[in-house]
Amino acid sequence: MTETFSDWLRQRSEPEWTEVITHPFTQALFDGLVPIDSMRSYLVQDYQFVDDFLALLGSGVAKADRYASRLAIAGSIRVVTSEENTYFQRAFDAFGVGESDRVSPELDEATKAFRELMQDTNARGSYAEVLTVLTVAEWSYLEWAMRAPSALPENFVHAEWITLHNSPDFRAWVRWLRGELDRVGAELDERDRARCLRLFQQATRCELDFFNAHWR
Ligand SMILES: Cc1ncc(CO)c(N)n1
Repeated sequence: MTETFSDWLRQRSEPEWTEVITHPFTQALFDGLVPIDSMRSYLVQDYQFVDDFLALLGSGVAKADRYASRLAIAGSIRVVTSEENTYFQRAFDAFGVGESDRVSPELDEATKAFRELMQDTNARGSYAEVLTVLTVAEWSYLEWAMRAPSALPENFVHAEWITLHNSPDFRAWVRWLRGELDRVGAELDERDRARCLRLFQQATRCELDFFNAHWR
């Protein structure tokens, strides 16, 4: 088989996958034209996404079948809890986001759906299923961010949201995630592969709904 498991999953998640990575929200972000209110609500909701995403990374550390894999995932936890977290704090300071919206904002339907998917996968998913959800989130973000022009928008809130997701380190992390999903996926039987496909499609749909919720 020349087609990898991750390619197989993605190809069966069209047209939504391409709609995510070419979403008009991302084009407006490149142009610095996402209205402040949209960017603010997007980031407030995304910070809640990141909470469960971090928990899912922890689930990956716990469920991985080898030490090298735990180390790789722990490296990503380091980024989410340092550079990415301080980005959110600086953006919230710039937008004047108060404590309650940082800690427990009212959740959009799209945020709730995504959090439920991650919580279920955390509680009941296999290592392959955890990798599937992590891969959709990270790979789709890499793919839209790689489409950015070299001239970044002036506002750091826009510019750094792009560079957080297309840096060489982030590229290497996504390459590792896909390779890991390909490795683990090669051992799965047909039924378990089908479960991963369903999850990949659901997570892709969640990504699309998440952008749509902030783009009217
Ligand atoms: C909704 C969403 N998907 C993916 C990422 C990247 O992890 C993010 N920050 N937010």
